[in-house]
Amino acid sequence: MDKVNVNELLEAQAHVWNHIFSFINSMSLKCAVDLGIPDIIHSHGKPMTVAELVAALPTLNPTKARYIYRLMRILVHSGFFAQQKLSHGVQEDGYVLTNASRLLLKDNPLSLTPFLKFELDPILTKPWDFLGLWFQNNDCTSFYTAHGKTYWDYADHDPNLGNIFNEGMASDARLVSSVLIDKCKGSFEGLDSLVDVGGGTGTLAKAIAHAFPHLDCTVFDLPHVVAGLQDSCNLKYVGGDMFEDVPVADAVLLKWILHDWNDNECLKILKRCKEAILNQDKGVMIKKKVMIIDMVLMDNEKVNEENSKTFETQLFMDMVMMAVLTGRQRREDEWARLFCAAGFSHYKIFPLLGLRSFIEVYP
Ligand SMILES: C[S@@+](CC[C@H](N)C(=O)[O-])C[C@H]1O[C@@H](n2cnc3c(N)ncnc32)[C@H](O)[C@@H]1O
Ligand SMILES: COc1ccc(-c2oc3cc(O)cc(O)c3c(=O)c2O)cc1
Repeated sequence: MDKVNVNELLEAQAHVWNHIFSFINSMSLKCAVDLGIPDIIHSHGKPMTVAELVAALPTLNPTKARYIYRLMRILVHSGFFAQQKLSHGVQEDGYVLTNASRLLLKDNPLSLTPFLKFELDPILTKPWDFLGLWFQNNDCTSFYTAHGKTYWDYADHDPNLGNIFNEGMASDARLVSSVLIDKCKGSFEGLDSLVDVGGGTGTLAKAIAHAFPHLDCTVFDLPHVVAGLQDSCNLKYVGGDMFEDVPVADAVLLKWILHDWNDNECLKILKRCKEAILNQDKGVMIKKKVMIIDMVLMDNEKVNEENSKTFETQLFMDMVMMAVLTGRQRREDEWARLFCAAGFSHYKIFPLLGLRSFIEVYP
């Protein structure tokens, strides 16, 4: 074998090895979060030596103290911690947080820890073991093959899973709400009522209701999700099934809903939403609409070195939607086909924030 071929072979081997082992990145991160490492380093307030970290880990078995630096080494490599000199003239390094691990702190309102705990819980990792089998059977999702019930039925009967999921969603809603209210203020003008379909525990609707006190906001979700949640001035909770009926309003909001469902299911939801806005008898003064916050999948040919990481995240999420739910991520042409099939006349897409787009769809 000539030299070029050997190099190519080694590169290909490294590529395969790294993919075989890439779950170790996720699981090492989960381990650090389970041990509370990001919060401990944060509370320390200055670079923390490995000895200080070991001493501060409340549940660490002493026989495992000598392994902590190895866990930290891979997490430094993957960008979750960095090492800094303790002080001028001192040789030893201490661990500090990075922007990524700051997003895992318990008290960060935008914390991704609930989402991490949810996705890496054995209930959510088991379906990946069954993906090959799912391709060979007739089940709706690999989650079903693994657990014998759909994700929504499972969450209905496992309040703990439902709670971590809702916490993860609420954290994303906190991030989105300020940007949405600031950048898309005009979209809410002229509306008297709005229903957030699949609005979870109401984080986004609460922020909208607060920013637009004249707007009557309804959070509509499955009965067990909204059970016991308290209405306030211009915000109320309604339990129900969006495939059956959606409360009437001038506008319907769908945030991270349609990517959970296949095209037929989305058509049913969109038709119920169209009925809800058309049944609101308001004359022609206001622009009735469905407002969607979801992902618009990049076209393959637009992927370049700069955006390839974002494209990879989109593909990961598309795979989650396939394995856990019946949904998918959609390119613009796929969204357009769906809106047209549901009887809408036109739409506008506004890039909102990172992976999220804001889409207005008009009857
Ligand atoms: C991915 S979450 C999105 C939550 C929220 N919109 C957000 O972005 O934070 C999907 C939501 O749809 C709700 N849902 C699922 N099936 C539903 C149904 N048939 N009718 C109403 N809501 C439903 C779930 O309970 C969940 O709160
Ligand atoms: C920020 O982008 C996202 C928002 C929501 C979701 C998401 O993820 C999951 C993951 C699951 O394992 C099960 C689920 O039901 C969902 C969702 O419903 C959902 O919207 C992903 C990325």
